[in-house]
Amino acid sequence: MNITIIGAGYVGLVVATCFADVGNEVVCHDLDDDKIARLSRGEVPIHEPNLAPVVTRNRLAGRLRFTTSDALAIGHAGIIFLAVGTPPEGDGSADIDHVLAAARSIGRLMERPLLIVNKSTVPVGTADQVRATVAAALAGRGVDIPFDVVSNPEFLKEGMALQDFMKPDRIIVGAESAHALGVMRQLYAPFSRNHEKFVAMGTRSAELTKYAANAMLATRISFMNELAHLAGQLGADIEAVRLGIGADPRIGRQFLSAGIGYGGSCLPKDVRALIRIAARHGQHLRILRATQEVNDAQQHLLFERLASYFNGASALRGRSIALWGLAFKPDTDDMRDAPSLVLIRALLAAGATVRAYDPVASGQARRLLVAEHGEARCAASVLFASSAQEAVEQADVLVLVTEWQEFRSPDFRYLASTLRAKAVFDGRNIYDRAVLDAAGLYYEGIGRTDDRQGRAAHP
Ligand SMILES: NC(=O)C1=CN([C@@H]2O[C@H](COP(=O)(O)OP(=O)(O)OC[C@H]3O[C@@H](n4cnc5c(N)ncnc54)[C@H](O)[C@@H]3O)[C@@H](O)[C@H]2O)C=CC1
Ligand SMILES: O=C(O)[C@H]1O[C@H](OP(=O)(O)OP(=O)(O)OC[C@H]2O[C@@H](n3ccc(=O)[nH]c3=O)[C@H](O)[C@@H]2O)[C@H](O)[C@@H](O)[C@@H]1O
Repeated sequence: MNITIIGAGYVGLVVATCFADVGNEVVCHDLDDDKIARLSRGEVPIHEPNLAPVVTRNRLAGRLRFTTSDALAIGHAGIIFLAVGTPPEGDGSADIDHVLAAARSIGRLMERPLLIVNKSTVPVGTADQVRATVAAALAGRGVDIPFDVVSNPEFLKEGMALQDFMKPDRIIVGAESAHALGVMRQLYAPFSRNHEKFVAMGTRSAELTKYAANAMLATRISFMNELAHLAGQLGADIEAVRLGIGADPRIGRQFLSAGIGYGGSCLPKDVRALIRIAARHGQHLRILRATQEVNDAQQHLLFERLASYFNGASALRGRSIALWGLAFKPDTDDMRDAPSLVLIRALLAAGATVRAYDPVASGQARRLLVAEHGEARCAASVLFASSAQEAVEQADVLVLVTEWQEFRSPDFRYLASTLRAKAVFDGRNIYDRAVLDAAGLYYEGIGRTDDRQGRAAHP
């Protein structure tokens, strides 16, 4: 089939690549000249494991093309996916301007019947708005070309995007016509044997399903983070509790890890957007508000722990804090809503300096911090180290922020000999207190046994 994807970001590029890889003729369109130029000459502008070779394979086979031309993109296909950003507005509502702008372009330029598939995460009712926008543009031209609008939210995770798309748990398709459903079934057949993953529903249900899924994931994390505080105080270990409850298939093992709060471009934004959607309909989503409140507090936890360790935030002035990991999770360079930024901002405000290392996200982090604090302040306060080892040299303590694989088994004796205060704060519970004790390191995790009882202030 001929497919166009509008938006070549974390979702659009993966969707375009995977559809091309099963034999479709795909054009991927973006407004960003630089992004399209890089993609066209064979560079992949994001860090996503295993993506680059599949992009290359399909680009060289001629099945995957990149363009900034609306006319080429819209003229190419009978099926057009919208995979543009839906960032939060000031009050947390999802901004659908990019979605509607793309819909207007389609209405202005389409010359034949089309299936318009919305993959962006959008408020309930957006499919209707897309339909009205395209219809208005067609009416403005005085033409009447049939088209359908389908809602097909995406559930891939960054860092696992290719695998998630190629082997999905479910394919949610909201459609109001049997014809549209039939085309979508055919399109997704390579990813779903006997269509067993295919779940058909109305467009509004599909739109709400996307928010419900992310809201549920966020709620599980906040539940565990809140319980972690209690576990730490009671002398229990949240890691044991996680294993204990995760063994119950009704609960399941995934998304139960306590940590420094959920971040990224979607969970925080989608929780806020769903709260706003409900508020506009007079509903106060109590559970989701609590989820968000717990998460906001959790993102400040490591700073509070550091302040308490050094006997007060004011004692952080002049301290050097090493951070391992900046991205909101491993295997991505995405820094959107990364909890590391909350910690760095607080440390800089307290007068500490930061020595940070991330295997791939340092460039993105530097851009964001320079934009916030200015080049000079950033250069004076944040060192972007080129290795994990360089980050800990001359640092007082180490904070593990993102659980990249390369941080899992460091030389603890080296850390003990290098860190001036000989302390490790583990924001992801990947280390074993006994091992660090034996190496002569002070350890704090999140909700681990003795996090409270054993807590010491820096001598
Ligand atoms: N990042 C993720 O893991 C997931 C994101 N989503 C949702 O998918 C949507 C896209 O997210 P990302 O790919 O992360 O965003 P992104 O910001 O990485 O990419 C969006 C792209 O759309 C382009 N764009 C904006 N307006 C355009 C227009 N009118 N025409 C052509 N291109 C245009 C931008 O230049 C950008 O390259 C969002 O609604 C998001 O909530 C859903 C599932 C997973
Ligand atoms: O809508 C989206 O964009 C996507 O949002 C999330 O995917 P993603 O943001 O890539 O990352 P996750 O793996 O969900 O992690 C989100 C955050 O939660 C944190 N997390 C995750 C799991 C856990 O047990 N504990 C925990 O703190 C991670 O560290 C990270 O900061 C969802 O998992 C995807 O299904 C969804 O498609």
